[in-house]
Amino acid sequence: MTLLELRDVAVTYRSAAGDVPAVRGVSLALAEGEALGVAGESGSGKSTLAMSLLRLLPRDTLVSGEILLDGEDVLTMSWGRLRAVRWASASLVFQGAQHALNPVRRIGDQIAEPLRVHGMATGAAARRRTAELLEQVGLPAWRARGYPHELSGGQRQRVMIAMALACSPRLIVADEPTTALDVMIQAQVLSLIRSLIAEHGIGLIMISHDLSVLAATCDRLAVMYAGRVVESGPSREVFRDARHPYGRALAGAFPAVGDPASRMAPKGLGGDPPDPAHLPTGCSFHPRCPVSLVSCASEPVELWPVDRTEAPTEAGRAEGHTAACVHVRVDREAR
Ligand SMILES: Nc1ncnc2c1ncn2[C@@H]1O[C@H](COP(=O)(O)OP(=O)(O)OP(=O)(O)O)[C@@H](O)[C@H]1O
Repeated sequence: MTLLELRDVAVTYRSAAGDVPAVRGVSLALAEGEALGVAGESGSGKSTLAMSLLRLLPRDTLVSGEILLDGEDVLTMSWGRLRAVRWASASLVFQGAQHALNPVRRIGDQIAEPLRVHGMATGAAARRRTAELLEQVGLPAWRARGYPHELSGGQRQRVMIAMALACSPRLIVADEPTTALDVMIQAQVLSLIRSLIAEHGIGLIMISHDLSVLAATCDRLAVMYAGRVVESGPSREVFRDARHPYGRALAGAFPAVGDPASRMAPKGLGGDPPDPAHLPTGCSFHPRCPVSLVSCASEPVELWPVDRTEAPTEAGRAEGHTAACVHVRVDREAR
């Protein structure tokens, strides 16, 4: 069953220097218990998209489209309803989140806070649930009595995951949850996230600039460039057989763990991502694209199914592999 559906979502920041269209026309779907990875360079709009899911953007930001969580539009719900949805239906784990812990409050009290706020448990019941959550994230229950400074970075990030799980949400949005951790701890935390979502049937949206981390953790991937999804599909296909030149470059920038063959893939790109306030015409990627055609500077961009037999309708929400590249379209037409 579909847990989350984004329909044509666009986000524009208002700033003194002018409007910044950070997310443009994003349509995605996530099933219950599914993990979707969102990849892209810095500035591609990943965090903006993550924040829009829980309406955590600055108040004057323009957001359009629909963000349906269990069929209910997050963008139009009342603030009261939104407060109930945050933590209880959907929760967020963000980069460096461990620094968000209060240094002078006991760990157990902080994990129990969302339970208390949402009226789910207090007193002994909250203490029991806190102990259970700590054990689920691989920490002993006695840690509840300790303080954040007694924990390592990886352990603090585990506490944040315990908090995110506290109210048994149906969706977790994790924005670079392991970027601040060293490689070994990163692998442990990723496998913890993966096993917890599988065990509890939670939907996961995980944001990272590292496609290989996402490919190892998520069922499906969406690659963002200049605010748009330019490629999406099953993780293995997107990582090993990307059809958008940007997706290929991103896959090549990170060798797959334990796969020496992937080192043969194209290396990272030259140039910088465009300034969202001054986007190139046509395909935003064309000035950096090694295989661009003259028409790429003017043709409208559309996500095309890579499988030539699949109809192009609702391509952005299709289960299959799609890419917004003229070469995919030309390839389809040549059959
Ligand atoms: N509050 C804001 N006001 C104006 N522009 C903003 C604001 N926040 C982000 N932006 C701009 O929106 C664009 C997308 O930013 P966003 O943080 O979503 O990208 P990202 O892909 O998550 O990057 P990173 O990986 O560096 O976090 C960038 O050009 C950024 O400068």
